[in-house]
Amino acid sequence: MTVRFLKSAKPDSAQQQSSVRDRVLDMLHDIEQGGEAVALRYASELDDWHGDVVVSEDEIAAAAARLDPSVRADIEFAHANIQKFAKAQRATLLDMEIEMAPGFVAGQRSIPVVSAGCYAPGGRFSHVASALMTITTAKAAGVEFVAAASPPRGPDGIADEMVYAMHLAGAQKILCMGGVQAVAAMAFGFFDIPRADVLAGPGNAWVAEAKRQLYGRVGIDMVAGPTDSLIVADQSADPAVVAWDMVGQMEHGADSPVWLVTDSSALASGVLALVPELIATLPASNAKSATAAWENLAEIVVCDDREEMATMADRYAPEHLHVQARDLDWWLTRLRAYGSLFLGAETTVAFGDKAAGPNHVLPTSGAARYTGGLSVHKFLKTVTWQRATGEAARQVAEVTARISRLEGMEAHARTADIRLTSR
Ligand SMILES: NC(=O)c1ccc[n+]([C@@H]2O[C@H](COP(=O)([O-])OP(=O)(O)OC[C@H]3O[C@@H](n4cnc5c(N)ncnc54)[C@H](O)[C@@H]3O)[C@@H](O)[C@H]2O)c1
Ligand SMILES: [Zn+2]
Repeated sequence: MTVRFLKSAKPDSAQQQSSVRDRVLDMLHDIEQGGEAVALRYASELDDWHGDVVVSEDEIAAAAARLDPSVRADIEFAHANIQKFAKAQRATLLDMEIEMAPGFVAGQRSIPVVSAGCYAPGGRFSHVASALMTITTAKAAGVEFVAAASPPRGPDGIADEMVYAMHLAGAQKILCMGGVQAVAAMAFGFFDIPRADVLAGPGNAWVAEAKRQLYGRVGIDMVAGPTDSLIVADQSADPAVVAWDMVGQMEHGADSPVWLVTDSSALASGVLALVPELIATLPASNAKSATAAWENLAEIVVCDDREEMATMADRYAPEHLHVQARDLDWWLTRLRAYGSLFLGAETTVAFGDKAAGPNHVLPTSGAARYTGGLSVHKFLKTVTWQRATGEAARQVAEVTARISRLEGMEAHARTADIRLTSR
């Protein structure tokens, strides 16, 4: 390949996180030993929160009443789309059973976990869409009990729109608590919520690390790093649209890489010139993160042809992959590594982030090589069963006894033997 980097990420710009690992280890240990009181202590120290942790029914109703009806309608629109997609996904999972031999039936079922804990980040932004993505999907999977948590946004606690979204999506308990303490509270079953079987939802480095460390004791959706995006664009793409789409996703944070892969030098240089101009029009704090992401992490790669572009895209395995090029069907068939794919210039990653329907909790940092994003599957267990009778059972018993003895497992062999002799 003869790819050319018109712009490259600065080396070693990835952050070192070993201090986060140690800090989270200590915090989880403290919280597990000390229980709710220690979780509350961290909430007060880290988030200056001294009020009630469980959001009451009255507060939920009051939050909804305070919201502008148009805000409620938008949240309902997004929720309906996410639910529609998740329910369709659930419907593709059919239980199966197969006759292995006459009299021997085996099968497979999908069983939802009993309880889930859904985290919605709320530090820098109030991620209403994240609450909808996780809770709605857990509910569509059939999870009986869903708890939700998000940090206080100030002295009034969780933002009204977040409380509304969590309640609408089906959370049975809402915790005004953030970070490691919230993840731990759901995993350990504090504040009268059942222990979570699965923890889901994005969050900052402490949240992600807490989930990673709890994995095994509980299931998790995935270990999520900072969000990333890649745009594949050919000469048919509009440089201004591509530049805005890059800026849009760099707004997430200084650690959010955005990449452009193109076979058009004109498009590449157009975008290179435009991005700083567009960033300059943003509110100051959004501009600050986007500038840092642009200067340290963004890359622009120029390739010879579309096959080379597709190979590069697969290599990055981005969380979000947006194609603004001709022949979208070719791209849909060809591309192999992404969390979610956005086809054509009329769609954009932000649609998926907020309101379109497919889930926005997606694999980051190249994890799209081996996994997709959050789906009903993460809240379901694929389990199997078998029922042997008659001649089929005898046949399996004979082979089982022989393989067991081959392995030196005499007691296993006897369990097969008694089924041969008792009839
Ligand atoms: N991949 C996705 O789908 C997706 C979507 C939305 C957001 N996100 C990510 O979510 C994250 C949001 O982060 P955020 O910080 O704004 O909100 P957050 O809710 O994830 O974290 C806030 C919490 O961090 C804890 N915290 C802060 N400083 C700490 C410290 N020094 N030690 C221990 N705990 C500490 C506090 O308890 C606080 O409640 C971003 O990284 C963003 O990229 C990802
Ligand atoms: Zn985004």
